[in-house]
Amino acid sequence: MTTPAHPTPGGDAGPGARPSPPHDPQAALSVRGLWKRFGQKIAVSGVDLDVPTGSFYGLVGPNGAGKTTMLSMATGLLRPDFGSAHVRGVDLWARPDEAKAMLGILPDGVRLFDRLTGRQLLTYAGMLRGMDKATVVERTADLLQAFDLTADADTFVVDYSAGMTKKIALGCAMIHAPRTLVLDEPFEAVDPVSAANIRDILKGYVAGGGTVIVSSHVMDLVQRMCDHVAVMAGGHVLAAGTVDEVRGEQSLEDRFVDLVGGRQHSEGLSWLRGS
Ligand SMILES: Nc1ncnc2c1ncn2[C@@H]1O[C@H](COP(=O)(O)OP(=O)(O)OP(=O)(O)O)[C@@H](O)[C@H]1O
Repeated sequence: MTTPAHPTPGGDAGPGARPSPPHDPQAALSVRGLWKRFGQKIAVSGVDLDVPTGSFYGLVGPNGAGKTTMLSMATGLLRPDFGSAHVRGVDLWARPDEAKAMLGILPDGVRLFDRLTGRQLLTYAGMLRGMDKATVVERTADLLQAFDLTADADTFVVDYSAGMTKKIALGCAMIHAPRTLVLDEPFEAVDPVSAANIRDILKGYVAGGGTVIVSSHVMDLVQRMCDHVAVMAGGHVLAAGTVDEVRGEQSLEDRFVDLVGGRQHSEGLSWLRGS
């Protein structure tokens, strides 16, 4: 098999896949035929997904489902082997500056410039986005306050806890007031009070017309917070739609287990019970 150096624009899918429908130009994010292989491992296998503008969209799936890989390709952090991503009708890989200006991204596990203080990091993020200094200063103060980091504004990020680091990274994703936020595990390691604050901030953002895409393992949170959800496993999207459409009469967690399958039985750990 030959793999093109660049994904073919227009929604081409990977080997053997059926053709995808055209991108939805109204969608906040529209991906077609996304496909990525690492060595022998096919991490994402022909994903089509439309995230409606103004939705609070949850992406769920077991460990290794391909969520981070898919979101990375959809936001310009990782080049797909095949497929394409459009942000409000703008082809991300053909017009990356234009598309990325509309996105705020909280990547999973990407290192920050942690020898900067929280205030410096937010300032840096704002300057990178080409914002004027007065606006950066004002928004930096607002974000530090919103995330309860004002007292630690002048502490190096390397000395932040995991939850504080998550919050400052989230602030960096928001400082340019993007129209769509793509957040990979935003609540991981965040304490319950901070998580509630973040939820309120995100809900307000959606109420004001923004779109949020979050990946999470916490079904209950997704069911309460999101209006749309996609379930991924094995590099595929198994179900996608409104939360009510996907879960039907069940809880989202039960539906998830039904779709993904594979509750593991623990008989194999008999040595542990006998210890
Ligand atoms: N850079 C890489 N090199 C090799 N394999 C990778 C790489 N990134 C991801 N994978 C593999 O691709 C698959 C999908 O990984 P991915 O991180 O996208 O899953 P995920 O759904 O985000 O998982 P989790 O919920 O555990 O974060 C996994 O099998 C993973 O081992």
